[in-house]
Amino acid sequence: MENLQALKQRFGIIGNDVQLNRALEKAVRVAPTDISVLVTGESGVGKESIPKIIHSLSHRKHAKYIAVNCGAIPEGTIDSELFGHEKGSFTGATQDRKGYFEVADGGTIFLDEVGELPLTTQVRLLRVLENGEFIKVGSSKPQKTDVRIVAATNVNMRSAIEKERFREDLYYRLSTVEIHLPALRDRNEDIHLLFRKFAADFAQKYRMPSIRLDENAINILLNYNFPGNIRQLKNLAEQISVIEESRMITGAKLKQYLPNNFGNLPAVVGGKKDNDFSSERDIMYKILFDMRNDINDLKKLTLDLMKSGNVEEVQEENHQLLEKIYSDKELKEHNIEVLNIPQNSSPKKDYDFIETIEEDESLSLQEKEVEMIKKSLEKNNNKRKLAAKELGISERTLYRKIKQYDL
Ligand SMILES: Nc1ncnc2c1ncn2[C@@H]1O[C@H](COP(=O)(O)OP(=O)(O)OP(=O)(O)O)[C@@H](O)[C@H]1O
Repeated sequence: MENLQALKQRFGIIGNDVQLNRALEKAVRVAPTDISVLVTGESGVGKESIPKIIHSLSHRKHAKYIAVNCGAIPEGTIDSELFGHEKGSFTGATQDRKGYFEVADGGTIFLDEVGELPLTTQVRLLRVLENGEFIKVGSSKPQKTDVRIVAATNVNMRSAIEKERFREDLYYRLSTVEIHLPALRDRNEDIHLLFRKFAADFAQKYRMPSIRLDENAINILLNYNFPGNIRQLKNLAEQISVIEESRMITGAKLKQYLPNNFGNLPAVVGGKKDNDFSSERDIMYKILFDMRNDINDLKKLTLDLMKSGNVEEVQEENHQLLEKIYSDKELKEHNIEVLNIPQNSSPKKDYDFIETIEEDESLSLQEKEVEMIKKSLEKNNNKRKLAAKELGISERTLYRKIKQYDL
């Protein structure tokens, strides 16, 4: 078995928690087999690293590894994405297309958020698991494929089965081996370690000294329950690294970044005397921060326009950005109609989600959007449904954005 420490280093996994180690050991043990694995754990606990480990340590490592975010694919196109389609099988199917199960033949498919799969797709998936067969949309000819499936979920599959949203037979097929990743609040001794690692990474990324927590702040951090788990902790480290001028973070300062205290941008949250020099400096930071965000937003729009040359398409795809950057009046003055296209009505964006998954986590160009989403999630106790409603977007779009921005 590969040394655990070396494995963690190779896959950028931080932590010494017993449950984490057990999960990693399990992944290493099942990797050489073709057994289906179900990775469970709350959102943001690091489930994505498990299928990568399994694939890399298996005989399939030289074949394709495809990560599919089942929750982000419009229902109308999911079968075609996974299993392919034949020319003419539906409007817009202008040519034959291979699905991921064909492309990944010999390799591994990671089905993230498998609980989100529509029931009809679950039937097709069951068939692949049972006899390695699938049928392209619009075809009647079964095809063979040899794909190992690793799935992940952060929903309670038992209750999904009870509510008849998930097939029990498929659940048993998928979960031959279950690997559970603990919530961050249950890995108390890893919290500060992770924070220090993220702080060091962001210091390097933003070319500034690393932030440090004083004793009081460490205590607050350890006693916080992190509903968003490691993803939330990472965000916290990034926000503080970028916004705070002082590199020594006190408990009071840290509290301003934790959801219950979430109001405006943390650096200018009320409750402090606004007439001292440091608060003026804070405000200057916020203004600079906002300006940088605006510039990044504009850069994105300009780049999109240069790349596509299709104004209408860019408007459609960036409607939220346009609404954010320009006031209603400005949009009207320039006769710009902001179209809010629902996700599942746009067949031409079939591949967006997969690009999102495989994209490097580069510095987001849409930090303002990220900020709005984060605030809304925090305000709504991480309930995506409520946050989506508040933001005026579909749950699927919100889900896609959470993944895209790694929130
Ligand atoms: N042990 C760890 N060490 C360092 N970074 C980690 C660790 N676990 C998770 N992360 C980071 O936390 C973020 C969230 O991880 P990941 O996307 O794997 O979570 P998830 O469990 O798949 O969440 P979801 O269910 O919402 O998809 C990523 O940026 C990942 O790199």
